[in-house]
Amino acid sequence: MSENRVIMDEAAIRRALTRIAHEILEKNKGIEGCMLVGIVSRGVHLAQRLAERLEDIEGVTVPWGELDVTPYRDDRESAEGTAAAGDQLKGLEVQGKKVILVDDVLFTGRTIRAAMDAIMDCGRPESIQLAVLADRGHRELPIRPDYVGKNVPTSREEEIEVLLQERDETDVVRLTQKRGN
Ligand SMILES: O=P(O)(O)OC[C@H]1O[C@H](OP(=O)(O)OP(=O)(O)O)[C@H](O)[C@@H]1O
Ligand SMILES: O=c1cc[nH]c(=O)[nH]1
Repeated sequence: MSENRVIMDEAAIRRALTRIAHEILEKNKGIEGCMLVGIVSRGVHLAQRLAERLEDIEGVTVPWGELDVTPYRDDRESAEGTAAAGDQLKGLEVQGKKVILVDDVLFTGRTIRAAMDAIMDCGRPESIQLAVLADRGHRELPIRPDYVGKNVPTSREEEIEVLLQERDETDVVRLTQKRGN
């Protein structure tokens, strides 16, 4: 019944990112000392979009970078070929900064746990915050997002699929049945 249900269309994604940008500004009383870090893969595009929105609103450039957390995962098979976190951030300084992690989907929380480890490897941020486009529940770790595009109640047999213009030539968040179910 829930096969391929559209959860967010292009307009909903756009509005959610605009709202999250305002929430970031409100929580941090501006953007001073903040940086965005998008998790590979689609979190990177969301971080870039958020940085652009923040810049439109505040008129200042917001530093942002990207992070592939593969070497820090607890379920990794091989991290071969993935650069150390510090190299991936290309000189972006996390020491003393408010680091805002950005990802498309929050599920078990294991990706974000790995991302926090990667950030801590690069320095001691003032804080780490988390922005996600969709939170589908089923956490296995004590991790909660600070900014959420949409909370989506799901069963374990379902999957959230996020498609973004930059990679997929369309903007949509869909709820699908896991293959094999
Ligand atoms: O909370 P978790 O259980 O860790 O799940 C969430 C992660 O899963 C997906 O990434 P995936 O590993 O599928 O890679 P992708 O972003 O390249 O699709 C998604 O983009 C999140 O990063
Ligand atoms: O449903 C899910 C779970 C993890 N990651 C996704 O992108 N979707």
